[in-house]
Amino acid sequence: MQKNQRRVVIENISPQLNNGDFQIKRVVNEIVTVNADVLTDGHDIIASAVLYKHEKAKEWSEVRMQSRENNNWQASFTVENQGSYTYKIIGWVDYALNWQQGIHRKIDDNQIVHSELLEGIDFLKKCSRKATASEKKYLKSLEVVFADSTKYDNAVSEAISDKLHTIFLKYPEKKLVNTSKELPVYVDRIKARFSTWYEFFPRSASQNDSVHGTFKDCEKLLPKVVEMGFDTLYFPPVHPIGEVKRKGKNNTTEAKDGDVGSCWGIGSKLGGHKSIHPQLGTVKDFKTLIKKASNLGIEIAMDYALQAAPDHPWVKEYPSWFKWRPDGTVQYAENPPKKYQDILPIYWESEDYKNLWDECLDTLYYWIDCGIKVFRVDNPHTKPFYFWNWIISEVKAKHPDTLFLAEAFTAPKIMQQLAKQGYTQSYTYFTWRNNKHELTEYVEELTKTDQKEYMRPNFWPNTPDINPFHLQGANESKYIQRYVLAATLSSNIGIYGPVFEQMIDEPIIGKEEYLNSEKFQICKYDWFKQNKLTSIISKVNKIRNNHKALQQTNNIKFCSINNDNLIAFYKWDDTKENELLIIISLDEYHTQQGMLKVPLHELGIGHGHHLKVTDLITEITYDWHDEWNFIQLQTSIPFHIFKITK
Ligand SMILES: O=P(O)(O)O[C@H]1O[C@H](CO)[C@@H](O[C@H]2O[C@H](CO)[C@@H](O)[C@H](O)[C@H]2O)[C@H](O)[C@H]1O
Repeated sequence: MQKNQRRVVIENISPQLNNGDFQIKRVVNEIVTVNADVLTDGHDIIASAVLYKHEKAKEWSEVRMQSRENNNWQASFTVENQGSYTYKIIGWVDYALNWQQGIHRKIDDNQIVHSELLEGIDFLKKCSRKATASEKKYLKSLEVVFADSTKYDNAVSEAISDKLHTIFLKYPEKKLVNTSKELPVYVDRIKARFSTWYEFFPRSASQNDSVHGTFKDCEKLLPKVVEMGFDTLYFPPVHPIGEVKRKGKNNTTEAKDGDVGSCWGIGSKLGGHKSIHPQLGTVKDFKTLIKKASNLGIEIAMDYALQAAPDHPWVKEYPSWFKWRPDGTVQYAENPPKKYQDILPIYWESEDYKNLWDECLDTLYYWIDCGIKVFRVDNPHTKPFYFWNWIISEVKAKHPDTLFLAEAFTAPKIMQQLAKQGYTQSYTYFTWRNNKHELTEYVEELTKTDQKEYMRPNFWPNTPDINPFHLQGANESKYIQRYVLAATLSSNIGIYGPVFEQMIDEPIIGKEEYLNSEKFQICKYDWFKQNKLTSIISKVNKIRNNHKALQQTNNIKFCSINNDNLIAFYKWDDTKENELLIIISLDEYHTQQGMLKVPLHELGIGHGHHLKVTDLITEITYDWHDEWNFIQLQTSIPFHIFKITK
């Protein structure tokens, strides 16, 4: 250790990830609240500040930290622009404040402080150099007073005045400053935090029987998606589908004539990742669809699946991107226990990895140039973390609006690692969390641990891969519950739309998979059929769009309710102008009742305060005078989203 005169220690800084190796995440205009232990030897007064800077700013901005209990300090700053920020903490001994405190104590003890006043002149002079004209005038006058023993009484009262204290605080002399490590923050656009996804397969978009859907058919479905309040329309891959080893209906390994194959089996003689499946239309049609969707406030999210059908052009052009076995074949891809016999995995250890990575990046740029800003990334956990870190940062540097959703249903730490490496949003285990204990524990984990700094959950009640057991054979009430749970617990949500809203749930017996899955065939839907579920989904989405409390995930507090079939939580927005109480029944067969404890402390009110709560679906208002209030939910509308009026 070198000889070093620093006095102030700065440690236990939060938020930070892996000692600053990864960026914490925010969206535009969110706050970063920084905490740290800042301390020194002896009894000197110390001060500290957070310095922060956007990547394009030349100067650091500074916000002073406030001392809290036990040597802990805190300050907050707002991140106003998209992109990368850096922050660090500085700490120093504040000798001017020390002087003022010292003289104050002596004066209180009736000691004579002539000498101390003379010492103070030095601090006045230092402050003068930075002060405004009027402050300078004041400080100069104090110099005279402090030096003149005939003005002793006046000098004493000025020395301990609040006015001087404020000036000392404003112009600290930062001597022997200690500086912490720099820590990174990434700031996304708002959509990273609040998005409502609808998934369908464009090839099923035709309203005619057994006809392959096209992008033009998709255009006709846009009004439905808008009217239901969705803002992101996610399409499974839209590229040519391999003919070699193509899968047949119900995941059979041999396609029959006319079988359309799995759209994740990307690539054929008709093109690869930068081509469009000709039966869907052309790139021009796709661009038109993207534009029309955008005009209606919908962003099209594309699937990014790095794998290749055996007849993908990459296989011939870049054989070294695949791992060839001695028998001249490549082992098909897997996500154990699932087998993907129709696709070849990329060989990430290829010696030609630089070209491979560049092509992957170029593919993203290609679609971004076509107007795509959101990617759902297939199985990212089967590709190297460092690849993701590289490609996401490359894209974001040029196109900061781009968002990436990680489709990794795997071990928690792997999912967390992908989020740390740069994924904007992550699919979650919500799909399987069903009872009150599981839901509460999971949401607490996501929102109250350091995961809240980097992992933005996206809650999906179903996906084409997951037909959860609890939805198989379930009634309408259960579907409503699952949608409302997702839509109120998480600000990012999605559904595999037509299947969910029409409650199509026939499983492969004993498995959480759909029978006759659309992954392997075209399905026919009555796209414009309305039912109670579509009506509730639309209403709930409207509530989400109109209530800021539902546009972020981490602002949640579970409330006591004395019935395990009822889950209740309080949500608020940053200004606390929008406060909601949500109660959802977890029983789809019986009416449930319970007593709900109002979170008085969080609401900032005392016992006996009169509250009005208005159900945003039924528009019925209830007057609550007590801390505990009676709740009853029927299966017909198994939830309340109450807006609170205090
Ligand atoms: O592996 P996951 O369960 O996360 O699922 C995702 O990736 C799969 C591979 O891309 C994909 O699986 C589908 O496509 C495969 C390739 O064509 C095919 O072999 C599988 O049978 C089919 O389910 C899955 O849909 C995707 O969400």
